Amino acid sequence: MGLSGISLLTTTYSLILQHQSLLLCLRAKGFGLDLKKDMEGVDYLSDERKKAQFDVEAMKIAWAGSLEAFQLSDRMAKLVANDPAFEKFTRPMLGRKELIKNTLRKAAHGWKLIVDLRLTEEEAKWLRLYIDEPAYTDLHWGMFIPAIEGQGTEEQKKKWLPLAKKMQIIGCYAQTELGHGSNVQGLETTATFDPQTDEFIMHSPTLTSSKWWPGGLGKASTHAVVYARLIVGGEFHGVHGFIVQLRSLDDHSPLPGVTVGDIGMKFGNGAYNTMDNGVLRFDHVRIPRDQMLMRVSQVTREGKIMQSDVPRQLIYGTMVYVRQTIVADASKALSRAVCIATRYSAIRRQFGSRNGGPETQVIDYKTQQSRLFPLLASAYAFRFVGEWLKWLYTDVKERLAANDFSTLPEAHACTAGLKSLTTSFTADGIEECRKLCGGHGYLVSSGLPELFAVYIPACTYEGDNVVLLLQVARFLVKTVSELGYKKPVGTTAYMGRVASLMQNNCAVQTAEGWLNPGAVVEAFESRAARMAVRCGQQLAKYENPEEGFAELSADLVEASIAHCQLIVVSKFIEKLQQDIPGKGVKQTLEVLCYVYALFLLHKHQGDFLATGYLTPKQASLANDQLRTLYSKVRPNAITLVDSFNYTDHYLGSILGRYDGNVYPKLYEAAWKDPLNDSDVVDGFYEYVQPILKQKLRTAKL
Ligand SMILES: CCCCCCCC/C=C\C/C=C/C(=O)SCCNC(=O)CCNC(=O)[C@H](O)C(C)(C)COP(=O)(O)OP(=O)(O)OC[C@H]1O[C@@H](n2cnc3c(N)ncnc32)[C@H](O)[C@@H]1OP(=O)(O)O
Ligand SMILES: Cc1cc2nc3c(=O)[nH]c(=O)nc-3n(C[C@H](O)[C@H](O)[C@H](O)COP(=O)(O)OP(=O)(O)OC[C@H]3O[C@@H](n4cnc5c(N)ncnc54)[C@H](O)[C@@H]3O)c2cc1C
Repeated sequence: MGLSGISLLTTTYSLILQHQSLLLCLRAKGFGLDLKKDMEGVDYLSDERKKAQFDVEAMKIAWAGSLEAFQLSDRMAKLVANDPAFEKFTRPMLGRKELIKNTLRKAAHGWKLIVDLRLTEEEAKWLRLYIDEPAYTDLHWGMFIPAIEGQGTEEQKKKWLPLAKKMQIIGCYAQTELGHGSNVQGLETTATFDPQTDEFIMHSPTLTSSKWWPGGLGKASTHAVVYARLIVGGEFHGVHGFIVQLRSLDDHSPLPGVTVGDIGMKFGNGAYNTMDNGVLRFDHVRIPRDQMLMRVSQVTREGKIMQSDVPRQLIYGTMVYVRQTIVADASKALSRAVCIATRYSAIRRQFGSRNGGPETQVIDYKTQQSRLFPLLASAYAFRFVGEWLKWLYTDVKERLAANDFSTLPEAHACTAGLKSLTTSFTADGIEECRKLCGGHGYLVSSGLPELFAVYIPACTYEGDNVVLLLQVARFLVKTVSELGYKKPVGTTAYMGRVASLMQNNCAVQTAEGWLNPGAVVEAFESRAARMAVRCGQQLAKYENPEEGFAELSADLVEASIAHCQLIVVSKFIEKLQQDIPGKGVKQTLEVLCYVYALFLLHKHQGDFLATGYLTPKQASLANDQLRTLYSKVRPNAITLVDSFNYTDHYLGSILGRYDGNVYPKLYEAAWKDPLNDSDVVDGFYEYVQPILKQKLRTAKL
């Protein structure tokens, strides 16, 4: 569609919106309510905002990472929120075809803004984030381009990146197959070198070798980085990436030998169904030899395999990059859900009315606080560990460019483990936020059902969370087994003090004693070290290490979680050692840091007790301190979620509105449902009235 087509659609769309709100007013008046009078301009949360004990504007900057990052993100959020083309409230009601067309329209409009406003890549990334609709562009920019950047030679990058960055081609990342996802080495698609023609023949030999799942593949992509078994001279040489054109650049039809389509509807309405996850089969499709990504291995014109000095694991490098971005995204998704649940918990009142006065705000119930505030603290914890992980990834990338591969295993373990930890917790956290909002949380207009449906596949894509924790376990077991002769570094440096961590026990004697970063870190280090060493000791009893690893895998997963939680706690504490300007900002973050750590300690107290590091009394003191900390969070709760700086558009939730004007807007939204277009429902005369009018022959009923 041309750009004039897009603006016509946009105009039509805003006319529909105006029409809907007119209808709504008339209908509401019909019920004797003047909603317009009630609704506008009042901040129902202003009393809550006055309670803040810290400088909110400074906290916004601490959350964003810097003043520049805050300003950039704020500019992009407002650009999207103020553009009617990005309206999203009808999304859950659209059929699949309309949904996809709507997403293509938004992606086109987004691209027009990027080009017209000459946005930088960073600005464009934030723009796409705030458009808040999974689209083929996520995979094009998030995986296709990074795969070429990470695994292509200089020549290949020179050829393909300009085309991709100008969107003259659209690409996706085609790794997973119908029969193989986690086991990448088990992929069946073949790329056989033909020395006669200097080409690779891409082929799908079985049904299970069909590529299955790649986002953007179904309908949008013209190209893909396809992962396939390299076969040269009849021999298998491991899995590699190949750039393959799938569709004509003229009419978008599949090229000869290519079968491609969408894999069908996924969980939830709207949600991830805006994405065209696809299926792809090759029937002896030929591509030039130079379309194999050759940074790791090269195939020469003569059919020789040449290995460069980069490790073969670099073929998995795109996954390391994306896992790192997924950790940063976890804090965004969790903070969105928490923002909704916190604001609504301050508006919602139940029980406790005295002398006809107002009922109690549900946020004042200790049970509500003990469920909500750890989620709030976790959102901040994930934000800061995400920031650190980005630094770690940038450092690894620079080292790789200089052929230093020493930190790759650590980067792999950290990205895999933290991706797993943060996405599992966030998925559960969003669902908990729905429950914290009671019945109204189940309404699509709360924003929570769609957020949940969009988010949960993060526990699976880019590596199933259990499979990834097992990778961390391998890294830990290796670290433990090498302790006698190799000094552990980075996130496993604490293992270097394993003797004292195994012997020393917790010294905390009072609840206040837990407000000590040293005591907290030592508790998490001791628990993680003891669990890893215990697994190592158990493993040593098996003659066959692989058999032992399989047998003990559930325990190994728990040890990996303990290690990853230690990383998050430590990075939060390290963040607080930096200069954080603004009245009360650092102190408030300290409270959240202790909430995060002591909540985990309370939740996993079985581990801390079983490893013998804590006594039951010390665990109980931690819980006492946690209650005190919740009281400290309470006055700051609303402003802590305001500090995320989310627009109402991005939140997409009536319950989470900035002004707290929940009930009139919920009432208004109900009347927007197409079911309320008429008083008598379609189907009434066919299916309901005959029942009402029936004359039963027997008197039995
Ligand atoms: C800002 C934009 C962001 C946009 C993002 C958009 C998100 C859009 C949403 C969804 C997109 C989703 C995309 C996908 O899902 S793509 C497909 C992802 N697939 C997977 O993640 C598969 C998971 N499986 C694996 O990663 C691996 O196969 C494995 C880790 C399970 C390994 O299996 P195994 O067969 O045992 O291992 P190998 O023999 O192959 O290798 C072992 C060796 O290699 C090390 N290693 C493994 N992975 C990595 C890695 N990524 N980096 C570095 N090193 C790695 C491993 O540690 C072993 O090392 P060794 O012990 O020293 O031998
Ligand atoms: C929304 C979505 C988008 C996606 N986008 C893409 C994309 O763009 N490109 C792409 O290539 N792929 C994509 N994928 C595929 C995704 O990467 C895989 O689904 C994922 O890696 C998990 O693999 P699997 O489906 O084979 O799960 P399986 O490995 O079959 O997992 C099934 C179960 O087996 C367990 N299991 C598996 N192996 C082990 C083991 N060794 N030990 C113990 N338990 C094990 C798992 O924990 C899980 O419980 C996407 C998937 C989804 C859901």
